[in-house]
Amino acid sequence: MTDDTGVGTIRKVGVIGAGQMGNGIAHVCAAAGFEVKLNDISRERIESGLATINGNLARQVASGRITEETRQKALSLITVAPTLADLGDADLVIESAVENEEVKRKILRELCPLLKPEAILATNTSSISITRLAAATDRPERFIGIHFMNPVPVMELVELVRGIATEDSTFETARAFVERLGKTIAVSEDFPAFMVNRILLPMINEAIYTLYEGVGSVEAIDTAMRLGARHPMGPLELADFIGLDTCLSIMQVLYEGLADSKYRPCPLLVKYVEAGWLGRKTQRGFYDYRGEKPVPTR
Ligand SMILES: CC(=O)CC(=O)SCCNC(=O)CCNC(=O)[C@H](O)C(C)(C)COP(=O)(O)OP(=O)(O)OC[C@H]1O[C@@H](n2cnc3c(N)ncnc32)[C@H](O)[C@@H]1OP(=O)(O)O
Ligand SMILES: NC(=O)C1=CN([C@@H]2O[C@H](COP(=O)(O)OP(=O)(O)OC[C@H]3O[C@@H](n4cnc5c(N)ncnc54)[C@H](OP(=O)(O)O)[C@@H]3O)[C@@H](O)[C@H]2O)C=CC1
Repeated sequence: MTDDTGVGTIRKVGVIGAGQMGNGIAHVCAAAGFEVKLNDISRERIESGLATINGNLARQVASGRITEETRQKALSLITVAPTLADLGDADLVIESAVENEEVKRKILRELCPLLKPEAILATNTSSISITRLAAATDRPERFIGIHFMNPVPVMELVELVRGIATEDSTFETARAFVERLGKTIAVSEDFPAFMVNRILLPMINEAIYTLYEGVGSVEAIDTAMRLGARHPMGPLELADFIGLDTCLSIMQVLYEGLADSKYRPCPLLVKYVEAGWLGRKTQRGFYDYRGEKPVPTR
């Protein structure tokens, strides 16, 4: 893809992690005409991500947002990349594996020697320091936070976060790339959880404290915020949607990074994660999704 919009150097995009965010990122990149290579720790995970992309592209066709031709073209642009070495010819790699700093650092360390020297590396982390992750790479000047929102094909916003060493040219290429995806950019400084999650996650954590202290039931809290504050989803429903493991990781980054007790993760959130009740992705969280309709678990 060559043009004068600044994104001309990017044709091939590698995506690491085929979970809910990784498959959404692959979806929007392919729909915008980029070649995409999708990686995860197992072929099954990648296949499952591809099946989700297929379903989400089909619903966009059904609602008239894209044409059948765009759907087919997008699908043909996505290939399976079972190993990190398969991402070696990518111009941009977006890491979107689990929200765990050790896992991300390990991926970045292993990936760097396999990449072209000029390739740009980005992370979709929700909260972890871009500067710290950049330090695990051989290219802090070509490292940047490109933080998509969930569900990626629907949400308009992307936060762009520079690390201390990120070069202007990296930032400008990332900006042009995100604009090519049709998203709106909000630029955030590199502080714990950036802007959206700095504001959103304490609200979700407070909703969990509200449940923990018996102020209201799961249904009452969600109804209160849906109808009382016009949020599209109640905070507990949204927590299940994001993933309770991800919510807990973000709260821990805020708590440790800002050293303020107001960010203390609610013990009930910790308990749900310890139980493996991670929300929609495991079919159980503040709601049980195994039946026809979600049923509150408290
Ligand atoms: C944790 C982080 O690091 C940052 C974050 O992302 S925080 C989370 C941010 N996200 C939110 O806050 C989401 C809040 N929820 C919402 O906005 C809405 O509930 C929602 C967009 C998810 C669903 O909207 P809804 O009106 O209840 O449902 P629905 O009518 O089924 O969907 C609306 C549209 O989105 C599409 N859609 C919904 N989920 C989708 C998905 N996963 N993939 C693709 N398309 C999807 C639907 O097809 C539908 O499209 P059309 O308008 O073209 O028909
Ligand atoms: N959920 C959300 O609403 C949002 C999340 N984010 C961020 O996006 C990232 C991904 O989150 P999300 O998609 O929700 O998480 P998911 O749990 O849905 O997906 C993460 C995927 O990464 C895989 N994975 C784990 N380790 C590796 C590895 N070493 N190499 C390759 N893949 C690996 C996981 O496999 P397995 O399951 O087998 O471990 C899983 O398939 C996180 O950094 C998160 O903070 C950003 C915006 C919103």
